[in-house]
Amino acid sequence: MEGKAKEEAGKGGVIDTWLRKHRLIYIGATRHPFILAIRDGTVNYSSFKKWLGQDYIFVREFVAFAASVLIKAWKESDDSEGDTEVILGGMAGLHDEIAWFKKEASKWGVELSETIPQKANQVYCRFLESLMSPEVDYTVAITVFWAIEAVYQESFAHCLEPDTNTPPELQEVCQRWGNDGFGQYCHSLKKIANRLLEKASDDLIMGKAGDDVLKKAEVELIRVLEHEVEFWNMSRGTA
Ligand SMILES: Cc1ncc(CO)c(N)n1
Repeated sequence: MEGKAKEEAGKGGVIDTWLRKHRLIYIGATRHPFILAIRDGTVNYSSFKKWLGQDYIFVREFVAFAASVLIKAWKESDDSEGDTEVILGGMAGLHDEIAWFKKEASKWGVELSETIPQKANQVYCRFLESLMSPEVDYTVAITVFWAIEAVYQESFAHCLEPDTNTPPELQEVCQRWGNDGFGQYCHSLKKIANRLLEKASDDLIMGKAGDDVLKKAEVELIRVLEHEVEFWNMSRGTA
């Protein structure tokens, strides 16, 4: 595949190199037993309802994180690439998502106002808050942003493949993140992140880099995957 075609497909970039290098934790985050249980129709509904309540809390936090990435994109001199429009599109999606959570929660009898954030959720939200700081480089923030969205896209798209036994009442949940439009949005985020990671890599080689943005982006990407695994574990926990 030629360079340009590879770039368009989101292949051959820094991120795909990292996903190969860290494939075990990536598989752990995107093929979690909770997701596999939805896919084979054996998911325990109390686990699902726990996930629903906890994810609503997470998404409220994620809105603030998305806003912090938007500000970083706006400050970035060459926004000629239209990064802010992609991020703004994602925020519009989060607006719909919150309305969807409220509707879905009432369908399942989950009282969102009484839902308490569990430990793994608190820890993940604190991690997000740490990355909202202006000191955190835009390249690191957008890589984290992509990873968070991509884990859900990969996970729920897996439940929509042919020959799955995803229960009809869970199809809508899987469609929410597993649909092609969301997949395209994740691809746009990945292209932005790869563009900036390539630039950070060039800066490092040219000795122009201050702190090692590339290494920090890789470390934070792995942390996202670890938090996602803990988040899925929490939904299955009896705690
Ligand atoms: C925990 C978690 N990760 C990622 C997403 C995708 O936005 C979400 N809704 N919740």
